[in-house]
Amino acid sequence: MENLEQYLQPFSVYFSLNNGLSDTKASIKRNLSKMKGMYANEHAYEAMTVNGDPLIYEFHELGVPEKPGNLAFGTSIVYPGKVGDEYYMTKGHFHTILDTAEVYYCLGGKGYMLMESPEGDWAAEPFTPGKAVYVPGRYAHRSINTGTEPLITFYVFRADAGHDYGTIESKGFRKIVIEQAGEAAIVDNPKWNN
Ligand SMILES: O=P(O)(O)OC[C@H]1O[C@H](O)[C@H](O)[C@@H](O)[C@@H]1O
Ligand SMILES: [Fe+2]
Repeated sequence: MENLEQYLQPFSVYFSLNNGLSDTKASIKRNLSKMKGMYANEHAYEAMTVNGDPLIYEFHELGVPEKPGNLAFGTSIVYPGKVGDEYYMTKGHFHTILDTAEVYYCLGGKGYMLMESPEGDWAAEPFTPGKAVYVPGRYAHRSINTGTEPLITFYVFRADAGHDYGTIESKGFRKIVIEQAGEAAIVDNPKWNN
């Protein structure tokens, strides 16, 4: 699917229901080293990097041209694990065109879609297989795997929405999701500052 012209024609893509992966195009991979400063427990982060660079998540982006009438879609796979007590998660982002929404449909695993608006409204919608989560425009969003299997979601958003990572990289989300007494708990992010 290298020829962009092809995206102007009807087409179909295979995504595995077992592992979320597609053989159409290589996935984009984010290992732990790509997430410096994003986990609350920096000692745990540094200790983990000494032993290697685990794959935290990967996702398929097809390269549909970034035009307002187009839709970008693909799968995202967040692997199970924790940095300290904090579950593996995506970096998370606002859309550059802030008021553009996104839909995620959970194909496997369990976790949360953590969302927050610039005004400080936030929500954590649970992901379980079969659940579709609507991320409204204006909300930053991050997928978090609280289970023991890969968290697999299928996403669709306006192709020209863009990714704005800056705010999340510098401030984080107001909330983090950690394991507490064997359960997932949504707590205040100790590193968050306004
Ligand atoms: O961009 P991140 O926060 O690292 O998340 C990784 C990816 O997750 C989902 O699949 C989104 O729909 C993608 O647009 C996003 O790039
Ligand atoms: Fe997004």
